[in-house]
Amino acid sequence: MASLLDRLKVGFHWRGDGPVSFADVTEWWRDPVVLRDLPPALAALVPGAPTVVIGPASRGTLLGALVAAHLGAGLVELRKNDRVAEHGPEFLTHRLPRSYHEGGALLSFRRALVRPDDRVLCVDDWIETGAQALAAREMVASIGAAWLGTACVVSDLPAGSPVAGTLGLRWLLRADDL
Ligand SMILES: O=P(O)(O)OC[C@H]1O[C@H](OP(=O)(O)OP(=O)(O)O)[C@H](O)[C@@H]1O
Repeated sequence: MASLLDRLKVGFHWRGDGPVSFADVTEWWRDPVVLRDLPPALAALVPGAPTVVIGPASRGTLLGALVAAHLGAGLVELRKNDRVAEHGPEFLTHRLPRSYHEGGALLSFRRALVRPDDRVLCVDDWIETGAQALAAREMVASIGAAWLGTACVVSDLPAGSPVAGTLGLRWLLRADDL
């Protein structure tokens, strides 16, 4: 695990030339050891036996697919601004306001992909406000499926935020470690 955490730190970069910093995690996927070791490390964070992993687009979907394959579970893409979702009653949607991440987003998945007897694990690379994962949790709850928790690589939530408890959030690193 120490070696994985070290590699995550080495492959991480803050970007931006002003007062705002942006997280650049693209180098993680370029490291075959991270790609191999990250899925089992994330899967081990949250107890339970997921039948479905839900991953917010795009990096949550990328990582979620790796975790789902490791667990032998299915993957549900939590799509972002998928136009068909606005035109099909079979899609469950949740709109994040324009103030969210400088533009908002329409989150969606096809309702039938999560069943009431599913046990759902949410996977993402980074949790900042928790808004996307909270939306996923609400959407999953509306179907009646069980929410096992959220596994992320980096938590950027303020210490003591109640959102962590609501999400059942577990992480490998805090943003302050980077
Ligand atoms: O906790 P939150 O405030 O909801 O923010 C975290 C989300 O934001 C980032 O995704 P983004 O929408 O930037 O898309 P990306 O995965 O394509 O980078 C990140 O990957 C999480 O999904």
